[in-house]
Amino acid sequence: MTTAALAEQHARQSHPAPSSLPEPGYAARLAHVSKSFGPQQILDDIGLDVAPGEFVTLLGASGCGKSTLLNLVAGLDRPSAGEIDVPGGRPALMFQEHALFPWLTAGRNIELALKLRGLPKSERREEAERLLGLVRLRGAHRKRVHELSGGMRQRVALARALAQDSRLLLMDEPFAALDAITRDVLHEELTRIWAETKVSVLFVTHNVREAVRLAQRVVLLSSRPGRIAREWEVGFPQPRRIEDTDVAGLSVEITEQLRGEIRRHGRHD
Ligand SMILES: Nc1ncnc2c1ncn2[C@@H]1O[C@H](COP(=O)(O)OP(=O)(O)OP(=O)(O)O)[C@@H](O)[C@H]1O
Repeated sequence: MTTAALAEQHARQSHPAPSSLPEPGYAARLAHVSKSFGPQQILDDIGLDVAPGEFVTLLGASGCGKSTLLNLVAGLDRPSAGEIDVPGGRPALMFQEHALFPWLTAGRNIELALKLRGLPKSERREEAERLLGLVRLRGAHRKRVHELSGGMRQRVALARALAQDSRLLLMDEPFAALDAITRDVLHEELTRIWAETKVSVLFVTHNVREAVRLAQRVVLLSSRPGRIAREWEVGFPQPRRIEDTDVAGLSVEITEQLRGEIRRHGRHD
């Protein structure tokens, strides 16, 4: 299935049943989650809460199971053991590939997500314009995907994810394919949008500086199997810059730990 089709299927399934139960104190909870593919154990005994409105980055070496973990939280796959609870219903998803439908305009891509959410037709255009404004693309409603730069496509993809109105946003290396300057700008935008919308974010990356630049909490996964190796609370005020001294200092510390994990994993092979 293409990423676009996967995103659509996911959006179709993403509407929580209304509930009168009291809100739990987390946007996502993973308890003793393990995942194997055949004989290969990828994730082992993961315990993680994402608090409502929290921004968590999940960091780890290539192949350690970050995307696997995100897919489990998204409900695209099931854990081999353990429990995952996402009380606000299916989360919104954003990938490295924009997953926009190329035959639709930017605005129509967003309106489709609004339609799948159940928003009446009469309200979709205005809401799509509002979301385009939120990602600073006001006026791009009629643009086709091929007319947009990589950074603009990711802005539209972000607007489309926000159109689902989910309480949890899952992001899998959404800026990895962008040049450093565009990425920097999108970091700023994402930080602003997160503060404005109060959405909870679980953001996967293998870029340590990006993890520290964005997050309130950085969670480091070990490799083979992926376990939570360590966590850091990042207390520096936002907006941060990737070149800030405190961001750089903590990044050095985390990189050291990540290198240790990679060395340890190498010895086990
Ligand atoms: N559906 C699948 N079937 C079999 N193996 C899989 C499947 N999905 C992932 N894997 C394996 O699980 C391991 C973890 O993959 P995953 O994509 O989660 O890692 P990652 O940390 O996101 O890597 P990267 O940073 O390179 O994207 C890899 O060895 C991968 O080959």
